[in-house]
Amino acid sequence: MLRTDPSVAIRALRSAAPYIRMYKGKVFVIKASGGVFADLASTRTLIEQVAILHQVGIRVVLVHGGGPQLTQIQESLGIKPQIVAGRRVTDEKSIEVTSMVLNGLVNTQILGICREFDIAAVGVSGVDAGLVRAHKRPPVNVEGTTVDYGFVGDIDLIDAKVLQQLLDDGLMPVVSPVSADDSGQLLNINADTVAAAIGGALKAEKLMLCTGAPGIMEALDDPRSIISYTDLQGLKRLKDQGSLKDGMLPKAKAIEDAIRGGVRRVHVMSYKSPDSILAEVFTNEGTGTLVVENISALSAAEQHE
Ligand SMILES: Nc1ncnc2c1ncn2[C@@H]1O[C@H](COP(=O)(O)OP(=O)(O)O)[C@@H](O)[C@H]1O
Ligand SMILES: CC(=O)N[C@@H](CCC(=O)OP(=O)(O)O)C(=O)O
Repeated sequence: MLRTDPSVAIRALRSAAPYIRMYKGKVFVIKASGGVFADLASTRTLIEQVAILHQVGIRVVLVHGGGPQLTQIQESLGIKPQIVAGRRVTDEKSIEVTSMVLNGLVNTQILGICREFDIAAVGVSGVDAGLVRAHKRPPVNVEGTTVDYGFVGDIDLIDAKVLQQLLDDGLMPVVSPVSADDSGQLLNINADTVAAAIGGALKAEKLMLCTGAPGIMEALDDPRSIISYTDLQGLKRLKDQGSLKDGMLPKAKAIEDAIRGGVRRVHVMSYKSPDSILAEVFTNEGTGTLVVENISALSAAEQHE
């Protein structure tokens, strides 16, 4: 145990108490991108914060990515990774690699760290108990070119029963985005997309997208252009003016789907800044970008939540 000045600890607890009261029993979907798990220190920083949310009674569902790990293993197997508009073209060999890396390596590594922080966590993927029902994406037009994404899925339905049961039993689901169609064909789905759909199905209080970027930026090359607060209209404006590129495109679509699906607040934040999740939840000091449905419809009190 760390030795701290008791009055500091008591003050911190007192200031966190209203937030604990407000969020206890509520669902938070936290999505951590694969970059988090590239090194042990950032993995531990993230899981330690998740453990605190779980232990104060927030119903946490942790959804993980694993894009960088997939790229690395594809390359080591002589497969050339191909990512178009933020989504990986996934051929027959690559869908096997996807399930090995996401359901196997990344999911299990996270469960190992959860043990260290005493979280009773259970690994599931979109395939388990029909959690994510999807179909193979047909060839689509991306900026004037027809792209066949192969074994990439689009979500039809989330059957969140398995998550509800785990949460009711005090367990924390750790979800890999690998999913399947009704015939059992495995499908690769972007982890932000899966997290957003789960958030909508569970009517989550918050969806927190922990990524490498500090938040959503007006101009990617200008770190000062970070947007601290926006809504669906603002997000559309950013997309229309071409500010959103690569991985931010599926993220923006996921944010919109989550909010339209019933998630109240979506945060885009960096996993690189320590304590960012705790600061976002237990203080008024947010670090990244907060997206709501409609800023002008929020009451003054809600704006300070
Ligand atoms: N307007 C923008 N604001 C922030 N990031 C952006 C923006 N446009 C493009 N990006 C890129 O999107 C990346 C996030 O997507 P990605 O790396 O796929 O996320 P993750 O793997 O964390 O899910 C950022 O690191 C950045 O390079
Ligand atoms: C279809 C598609 O693109 N799937 C993603 C799934 C992993 C993911 O989303 O990982 P990050 O969150 O680390 O980016 C992929 O293959 O990279």
